[in-house]
Amino acid sequence: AGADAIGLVFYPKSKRNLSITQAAAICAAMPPFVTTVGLFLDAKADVVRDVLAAVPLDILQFHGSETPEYCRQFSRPYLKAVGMKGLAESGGFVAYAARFPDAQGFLVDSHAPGAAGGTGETFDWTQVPQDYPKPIILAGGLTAENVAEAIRVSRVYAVDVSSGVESAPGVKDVVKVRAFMAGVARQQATDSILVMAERSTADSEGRRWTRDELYER
Ligand SMILES: O=C(O)c1ccccc1N[C@@H]1O[C@H](COP(=O)(O)O)[C@@H](O)[C@H]1O
Repeated sequence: AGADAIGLVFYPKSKRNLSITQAAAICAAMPPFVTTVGLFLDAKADVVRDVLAAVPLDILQFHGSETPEYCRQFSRPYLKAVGMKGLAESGGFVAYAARFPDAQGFLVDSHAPGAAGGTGETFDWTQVPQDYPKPIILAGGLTAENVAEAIRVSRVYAVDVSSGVESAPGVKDVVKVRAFMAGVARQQATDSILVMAERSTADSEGRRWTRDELYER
């Protein structure tokens, strides 16, 4: 459907959990230029190593309470998931992310720090940090219906969806996937126009309009 990446879940408690054999078969069927992401949640390091030995994963996604030392031991690019619920009280996103200087990016999800992610719930997208120097990926309760607004408000590098494009837990629905991708494409086109307009449009007193003001108009 045009996604840049797919996620392969290696978390036994998940309805989407894959065996190594299943994951290897999915990777073997992938077209070129689609990134394969392996999701782990507080897995034993040997479990991650066994998967890496058999499944050609491009990026690891750590969705639990993994430490920076744990994440870097595999010498693979990784994304660290950040639970945004209640994070402000425990130092905020910037302080949390600073602990993972070698992360390739951060995936912001709606769970509380220390709790399991993948809740299928949204969070307040205005809490996503702006102008952070590393890519931020938005996750949590996204659907074809809300993804355009989520991108507009959060201005993230990428979006990640799981339960919102399923017909039942663990069963991806191709119609929902295509509708989701259409929502993403629509907002990307709108954002390109707004960015151009932001640079070139001013009111009668010469004051530049912000992207949000232009969108409202
Ligand atoms: O998919 C799971 O079962 C899962 C389990 C534990 C942690 C994360 C999990 N999924 C990831 O969570 C986010 C958001 O998912 P959703 O769109 O809200 O359902 C995404 O990265 C999933 O891959």
